[in-house]
Amino acid sequence: MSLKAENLSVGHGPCAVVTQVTFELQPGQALCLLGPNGSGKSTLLKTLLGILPPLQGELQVDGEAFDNLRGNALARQLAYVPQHKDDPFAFACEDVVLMARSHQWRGLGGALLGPRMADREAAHAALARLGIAGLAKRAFNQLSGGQQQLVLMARALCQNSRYILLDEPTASLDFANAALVMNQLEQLLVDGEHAVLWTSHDPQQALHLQAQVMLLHKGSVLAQGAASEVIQAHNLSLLYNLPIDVVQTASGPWIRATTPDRPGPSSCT
Ligand SMILES: Nc1ncnc2c1ncn2[C@@H]1O[C@H](COP(=O)(O)OP(=O)(O)OP(=O)(O)O)[C@@H](O)[C@H]1O
Repeated sequence: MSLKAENLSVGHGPCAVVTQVTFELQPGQALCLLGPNGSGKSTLLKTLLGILPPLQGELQVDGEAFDNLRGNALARQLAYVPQHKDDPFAFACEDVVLMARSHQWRGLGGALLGPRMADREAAHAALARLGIAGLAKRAFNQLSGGQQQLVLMARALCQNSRYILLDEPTASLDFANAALVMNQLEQLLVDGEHAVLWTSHDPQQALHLQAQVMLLHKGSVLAQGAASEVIQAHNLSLLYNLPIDVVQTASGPWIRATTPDRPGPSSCT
């Protein structure tokens, strides 16, 4: 079982944004996509979700070619936490989360069945896991960006797909909620039944989850491998075009940008 990409090129229209992407992600594993703004992280993620067509290469989910998996079959395998969800309708958060399970509501002959009690319980359990049970009845489109991000995370948990793909899942979250989301991802990995692939601007997250890392830089993969090996001063400095140190501390590596010495304030005498 794996989510597998081989020699994948991704982009918009005919224009390739990233080329030659190859990886294999198995349940229990995590892969973090890092790269500067505009390096193609979201474009790659959307291609892995079937939202954008690949320009070249092969994509497989559990040995099945991606082209054979559409709609419900894909939803059974892949859950998606987008950065934003523009919703013109005032759906209650519990319904936004519940809809994650709609791929399971087909009966004999493809007839659409409604949600069962177990689905409603799963939706409420997912909201509770994210500490937002109190938002269940609130209109999703009236929440703050961070609250919406937590609801979308709950939706992915409720979907219970094997592969969970997240686009900057902590971008709008406060410190405590960012830690909560990272902790949920860690728990998904521990059960060995889920794999997590996420984009981030925080290399420390990849170290924390002991993830695999892919560094996207100028249209290709700059480096790839275990976070402990790839997240090094040389690679990060190249990636972000900035002098960066990775300092070993008692509690693990600490990443910091080293700014050149600045002249002190001039005296006004
Ligand atoms: N719908 C689109 N049509 C054409 N080009 C696009 C589209 N969306 C993104 N791009 C371009 O594709 C490139 C990669 O964008 P992408 O959003 O994948 O980067 P990213 O690494 O996720 O950036 P960020 O860290 O800022 O979210 C950028 O040059 C961007 O301008």
